[in-house]
Amino acid sequence: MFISSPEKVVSTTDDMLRLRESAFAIDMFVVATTWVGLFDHLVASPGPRAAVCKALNIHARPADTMFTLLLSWGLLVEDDHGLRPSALALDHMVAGSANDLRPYYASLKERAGVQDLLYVLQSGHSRTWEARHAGKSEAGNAKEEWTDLMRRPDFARYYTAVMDSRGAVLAPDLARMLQVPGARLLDVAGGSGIYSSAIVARHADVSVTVLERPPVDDVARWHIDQRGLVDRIDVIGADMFADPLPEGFDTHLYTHILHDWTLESGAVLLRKSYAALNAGGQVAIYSAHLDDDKAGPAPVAEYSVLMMYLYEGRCYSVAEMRSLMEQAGFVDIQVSHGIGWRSLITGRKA
Ligand SMILES: C[S@@+](CC[C@H](N)C(=O)[O-])C[C@H]1O[C@@H](n2cnc3c(N)ncnc32)[C@H](O)[C@@H]1O
Repeated sequence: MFISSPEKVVSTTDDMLRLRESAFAIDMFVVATTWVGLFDHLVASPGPRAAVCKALNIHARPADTMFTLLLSWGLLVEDDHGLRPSALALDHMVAGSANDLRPYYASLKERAGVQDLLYVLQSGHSRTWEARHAGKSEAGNAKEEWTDLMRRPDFARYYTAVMDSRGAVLAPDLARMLQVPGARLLDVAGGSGIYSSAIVARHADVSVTVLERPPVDDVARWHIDQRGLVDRIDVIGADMFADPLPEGFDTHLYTHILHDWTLESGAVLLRKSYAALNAGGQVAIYSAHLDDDKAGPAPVAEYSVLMMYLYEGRCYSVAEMRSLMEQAGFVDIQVSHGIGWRSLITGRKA
């Protein structure tokens, strides 16, 4: 399943990213086949996503990632009548299957990760990062959300270094794809400034500013200093939701941001960007995006389960992003595809 090369199971940088980003996918499959009984339900009652959620008492956001995952793996089929099991799923995963593998999977249903995903699927809550870092994991019971944890300098440093490690691999590819109109770029919630660093390395005339919520702004300054780029990259400490976005920029870049939050929060950010950008400026969204039909690609579908589990969001499709950008007023939407199943979606302020 995770093999992209016939010679070696893991042979490319993309494979190395995928191994980490697919970490929750198999557990989601076990949840679907055991606790939820998805395939058995769909044999009796094929139907649209919303109806299946209602019948099975599962929450739309996590369920969406489950359906997308199983579509991308070829175990579900979706058409005008809704969802139904594929021929392979019928052969192995429903009562009366010729080659019933359900008991084999059921032996994994008590695993902690499987139970956690079941909780998320039924409640719609994310598990954030709190279980390991705050030691409190019951929703609504003094749970510390990821955004709260990020207020702690120690967690902020730890988390920003995690994202910086991924960014060091991806940022040159983003800088390659990004056209930069005008002189000033704002890297909204830019983490360590790793993407800004790659952009100034490639675009000598561009002045770049990272906006980060304290205390991560100080963490970004530290990383930028380590890279010897304090003369090229400014840092502003601000809350992108609570504060107005600064004016005077020609590009607003969002790398791995909108997928952390709901579509509604994404719409808020894009409206704020549209209002603050210079005339003729652009918004640039860089993330792992699903195909318009939300049936793949499989690596993004797998990653979406992880995003859904740890954050309020999930991976969105290009069509979902295009619609959000157009609603905010952006035109001339363009999509470029990069390494690591990432894509860059840009839109111009009319
Ligand atoms: C998933 S990380 C992405 C960081 C970086 N853009 C990247 O691609 O690696 C999300 C970032 O959003 C920042 N963030 C969270 N809430 C924020 C807010 N309200 N205002 C500004 N930044 C925020 C966090 O500090 C964190 O660095």
